Amino acid sequence: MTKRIVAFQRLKPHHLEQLRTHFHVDYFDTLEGPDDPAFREALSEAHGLLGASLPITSELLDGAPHLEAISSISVGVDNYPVDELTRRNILLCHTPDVLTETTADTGFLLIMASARRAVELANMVKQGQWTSSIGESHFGTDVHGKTLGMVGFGRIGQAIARRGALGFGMQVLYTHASPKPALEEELGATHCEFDTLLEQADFVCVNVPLTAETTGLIDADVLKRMKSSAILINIARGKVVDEEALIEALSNGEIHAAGLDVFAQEPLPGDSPLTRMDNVVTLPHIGSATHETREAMAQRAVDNVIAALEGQQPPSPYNDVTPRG
Ligand SMILES: NC(=O)C1=CN([C@@H]2O[C@H](COP(=O)(O)OP(=O)(O)OC[C@H]3O[C@@H](n4cnc5c(N)ncnc54)[C@H](O)[C@@H]3O)[C@@H](O)[C@H]2O)C=CC1
Ligand SMILES: O=C(O)C(=O)CO
Repeated sequence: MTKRIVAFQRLKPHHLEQLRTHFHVDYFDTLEGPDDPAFREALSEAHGLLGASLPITSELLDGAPHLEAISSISVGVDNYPVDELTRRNILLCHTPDVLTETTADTGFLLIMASARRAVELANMVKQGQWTSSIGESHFGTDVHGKTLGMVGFGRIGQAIARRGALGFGMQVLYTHASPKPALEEELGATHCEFDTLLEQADFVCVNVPLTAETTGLIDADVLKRMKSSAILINIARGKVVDEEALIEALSNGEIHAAGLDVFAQEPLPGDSPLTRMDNVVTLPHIGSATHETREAMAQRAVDNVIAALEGQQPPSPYNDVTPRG
């Protein structure tokens, strides 16, 4: 029997061609949402589902009784009910590693852009407002030699820290995980309590997955404990930060600035105060969005679903479910 997969978004013709040598493929290039009737119809017969960031509900899974594997074109799996997938014996795969360096580049871009006010000042030039010499009111703050506090010191956090420590002579602090002696040796990084990190960091850089534990982790109290000169960077997920509290802290000078790639609601609504604040750099969730990395992510997702549905161990499984084959 030829297995069937439903694929949506982010795939190129060569990926579809590869998938079609293994499976019957229903591809939805511009899927608006999970309620599309043709998508639901295809899902009712599918063994595999491949795509990026679709909210997966119990109701959707009930309509997919043959589903064996979901292959997400993302490393973050916060939009999947992981425990429920495991209970239903559905293997979830994701795309770690291949996007680490690109996402770390974006994290560092936010550090640089927010410290040096790059977007605000570039806009000033473009709008013809560079009319007098650049004075103190336009100055930014140094990045090199400063203290970088990592909230989340996994793959991406470490890659950002490596850029900071080795490229910019920054002192790296990290919390939560058990101490990592090899990285302390390589980067001169220091393991510390969360409070110490908040008190000392010039840049607080958020790189944790969104979970029940990390939702709202950066709240009003945490923002108050940061230096008033500190800059918050969020390259993880919007809901890790209490956005209302952040807007408040940025407005009343509790913290200096923020560089954000991710938001509680995406796309960020045009009427969000964050769109109007000069001390905030807003990017449209482009952490991994380069040609090379999106290609590598799609390829990893294709390799994952092929292995999973053919009874082999996929390159990047997320939950502990044996491929059925
Ligand atoms: N902006 C973007 O485009 C992208 C965002 N991401 C986000 O970045 C997240 C991290 O990705 P990776 O570094 O590959 O994951 P990872 O699993 O390697 O690292 C996450 C780290 O956070 C730590 N952690 C978990 N809870 C914590 C807490 N309460 N306090 C401090 N540390 C905690 C974990 O122990 C782990 O070391 C993804 O889950 C995803 O949400 C990932 C890729 C692109
Ligand atoms: O992979 C992820 O988790 C992203 O946010 C986008 O690449």
